[in-house]
Amino acid sequence: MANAKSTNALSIEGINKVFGRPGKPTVEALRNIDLTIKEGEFVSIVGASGSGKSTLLRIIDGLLPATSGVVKVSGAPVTKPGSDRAMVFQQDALLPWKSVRDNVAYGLVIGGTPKRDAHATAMRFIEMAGLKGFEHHYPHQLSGGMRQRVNVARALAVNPRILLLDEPFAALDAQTREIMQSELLNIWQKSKTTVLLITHQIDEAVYLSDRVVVFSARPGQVREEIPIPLPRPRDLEVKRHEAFGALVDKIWHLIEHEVRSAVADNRA
Ligand SMILES: Nc1ncnc2c1ncn2[C@@H]1O[C@H](COP(=O)(O)OP(=O)(O)OP(=O)(O)O)[C@@H](O)[C@H]1O
Repeated sequence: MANAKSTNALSIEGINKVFGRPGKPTVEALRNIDLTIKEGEFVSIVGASGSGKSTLLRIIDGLLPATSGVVKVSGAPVTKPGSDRAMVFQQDALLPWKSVRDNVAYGLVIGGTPKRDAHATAMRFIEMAGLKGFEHHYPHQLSGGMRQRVNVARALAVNPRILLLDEPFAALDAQTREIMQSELLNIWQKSKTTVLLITHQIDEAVYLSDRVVVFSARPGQVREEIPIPLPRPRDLEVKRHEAFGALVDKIWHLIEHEVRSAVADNRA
């Protein structure tokens, strides 16, 4: 029997995805994706627009079936969404009529946790996300960055095995995004959750990750996996180090050609 410690948190085995639409040509979005993520690891995927990154995340979350291949969470095949995975999107998905505390507690309450316990857990994650004092505020009273912090706290409160982040900071201004990156690292270090992040920002991927997976242009394939050996804990200062710049350059050179052709395709 496999030792629980040696089981990967996430294992993506031979995933292919072809979209078929009646009367239209099929779109091959993903080809033969093999990827494993260890318990507690932080991995990012970067790649040109349209290379299938969001499609892969939706397959992992169980929102979309793969054409072939299998996704396993802690060794168990994924067939539908489940509480072992939590997803955070670019746009926050908060309920506007509920307070910060009730938004963070929501997943627990609908999962059957008694309200008192759910609120206590929510408060722990609100504090972890640096939102203490805002628990009784409503989403419209918060900045975009704070709403995304609530979103991350809400995703973590249900204690998922894997946190899936689909460009969570893309809608934020550059300065807020940087602050959010360092806050996400703090939260991750405390929660020890396994994270898979999709981003267009190479510096974001390098700053946050243990490993960056570079996708080819469509159909998305794993072009290369780049380990990020920068020491932890990392503060934003690390972005000014030579080793950081060298990693960003290396990844950019791997995808430059594909990003340029994706831009040209979109213009055509
Ligand atoms: N439901 C669908 N039906 C048909 N084609 C789809 C569908 N969803 C995605 N696609 C196509 O699959 C390809 C991959 O899309 P996807 O959104 O996964 O790429 P992405 O790498 O996340 O792009 P971006 O970085 O721009 O968000 C694209 O060509 C897209 O048009």
